[in-house]
Amino acid sequence: MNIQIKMKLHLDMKFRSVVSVSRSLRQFSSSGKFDFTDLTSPHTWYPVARRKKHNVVLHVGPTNSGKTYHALKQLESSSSGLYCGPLRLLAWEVAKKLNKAKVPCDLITGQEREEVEGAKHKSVTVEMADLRSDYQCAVVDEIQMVGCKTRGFSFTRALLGIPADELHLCGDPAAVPLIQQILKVTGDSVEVQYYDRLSPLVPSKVPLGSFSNIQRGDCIVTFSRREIYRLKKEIESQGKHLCSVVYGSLPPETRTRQLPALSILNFIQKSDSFLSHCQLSFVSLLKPFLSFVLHCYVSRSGAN
Ligand SMILES: Nc1ncnc2c1ncn2[C@@H]1O[C@H](COP(=O)(O)OP(=O)(O)OP(=O)(O)O)[C@@H](O)[C@H]1O
Repeated sequence: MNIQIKMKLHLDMKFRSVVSVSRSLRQFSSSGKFDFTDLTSPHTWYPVARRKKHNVVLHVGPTNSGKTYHALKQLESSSSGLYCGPLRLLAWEVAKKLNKAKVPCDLITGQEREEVEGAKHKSVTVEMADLRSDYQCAVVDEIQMVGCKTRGFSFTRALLGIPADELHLCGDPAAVPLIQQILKVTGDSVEVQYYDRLSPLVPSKVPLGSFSNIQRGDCIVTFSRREIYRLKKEIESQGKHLCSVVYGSLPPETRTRQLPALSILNFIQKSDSFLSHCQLSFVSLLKPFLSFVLHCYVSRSGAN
């Protein structure tokens, strides 16, 4: 085939797909025509999702109040489902949890694609959400990130575009009015469930003073990788504790090998006695921003 014919065929196919998209979207346009330059009605960009009304449940409350736990229970009991999280680590954790519960689940992130035979569930980073498949249940975690300047569009896309019968959104209560406003035009039913913290945050009455006062199980947060390793060295040089470290760019597998650190993150969520020791217990508030934050766990028994 000569190059001109090839080019014509290519353009023809492109044009046809534009026309077919335009036709399928036109029915949702207020003016009856579809105008590609009109960006005022983003819900119309997702005709597959608009074909059905969704039951949207907003799980909102402070961190560690069990919002995601309840949403994931629904996901686990559904015949097909999608979890969308802001972090690779979260997607990885959910895929692992579902597979462990004998619910086959694929893991799809920007870096990896792990397909499990027979899987009808997917755990993805939000940018990787597949909007063409139907799901019985979908969970979008940290939905307040619709307001994020750099990644907000992916959360809006998930919010408006996932064709799920049940859509569970987990996040901060401050996002409720915005989500309700965005969903007003879709005709979806929106239910808001409020949660309370499972364990109180108790600020320490006295400052730490010095790193020599660190106790087993304490968690230190700092804001650069260099500082993480400087602190680790400083603490370990005192000979009382070994540290394990966790930070955003460590692969999930490596973080798991730093298991004491990960278990301390869970421990923070569950134990009051730990919180009374924890000088910087607000670490759990920073969970969505792991890529910027260090969690350093200090333990006498420590990691290897
Ligand atoms: N009813 C429950 N039974 C057992 N474990 C629970 C229950 N609710 C929550 N948890 C556990 O408590 C921890 C915190 O729960 P979860 O992650 O759902 O909180 P969250 O409110 O979504 O927090 P974040 O805002 O940080 O995402 C998790 O380890 C979860 O498994």
